[in-house]
Amino acid sequence: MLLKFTKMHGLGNDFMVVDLVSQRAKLFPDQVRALADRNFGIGFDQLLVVEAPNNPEMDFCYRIFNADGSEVEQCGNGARCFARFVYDKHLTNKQIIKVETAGGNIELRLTEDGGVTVDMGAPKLVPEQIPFQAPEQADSYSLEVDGQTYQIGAVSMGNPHAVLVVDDVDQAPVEQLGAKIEVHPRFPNRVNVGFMQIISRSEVRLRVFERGAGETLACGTGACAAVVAGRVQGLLDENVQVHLPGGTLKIHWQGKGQPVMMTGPATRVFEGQIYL
Ligand SMILES: N[C@@H](CCC[C@H](N)C(=O)O)C(=O)O
Repeated sequence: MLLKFTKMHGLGNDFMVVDLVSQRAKLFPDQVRALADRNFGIGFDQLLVVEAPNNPEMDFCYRIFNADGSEVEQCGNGARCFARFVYDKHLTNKQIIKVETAGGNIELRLTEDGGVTVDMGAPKLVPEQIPFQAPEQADSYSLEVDGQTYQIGAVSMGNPHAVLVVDDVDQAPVEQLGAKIEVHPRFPNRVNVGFMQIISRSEVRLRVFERGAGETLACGTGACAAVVAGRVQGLLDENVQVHLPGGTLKIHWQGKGQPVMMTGPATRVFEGQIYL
């Protein structure tokens, strides 16, 4: 069958976006891996699928697949592209779009400058809800990797994140240590790993080794999780600019129990179609 798609990105975190409201298809993990291949496929970090909602109070169901074929709960940069996609394709004319995901319901707002603000919901910090194995909840945890101890923050933004504070992100061992923490046995569902350098209470630099995709140019949920981890540890204020290799996100979080707001761009690259 011939599948229509749109290639998009949020600060270089790139996506294949497929409308399965107007088209019919079922994508299996080996097909997702093949499509994600940057040499033999289309190439992307995540596949985003638009479906009709299960809950009639919501506008759409948003499904996310990593480049390794795994289906995951949440994707922040993808959520902004999702909003741009459904609006530009006239699947909705709403400027505030309610979306269900495997990681919880989120709200997407198109802004006048062409960007999108996403209400990502409240972060989860209770270890079982991340999920992360720890005897009790703490602001930071010691994690052993190859005989070395690292301090991490552990946060769920719908999907799991570990956040390390480092002196210099350019020197951080993102690939090597990120790959080891991703599959650490204390994170039973694997984990996304952020390396955060604090510039001031309102500005950080961040690199993220994503579960199922490796290091990406930006990670929206990673930016939210980093700000939450930094605030819980008393290091950051409620408005923070997060500088990622692909650009900057604005994150706002008032504190525990409150939703995290993420603002940034969503960019369409090209339209395509491919035989499956
Ligand atoms: N790039 C994303 C996160 C995508 C999912 C993640 N790799 C996971 O496995 O949870 C973002 O912008 O949040």
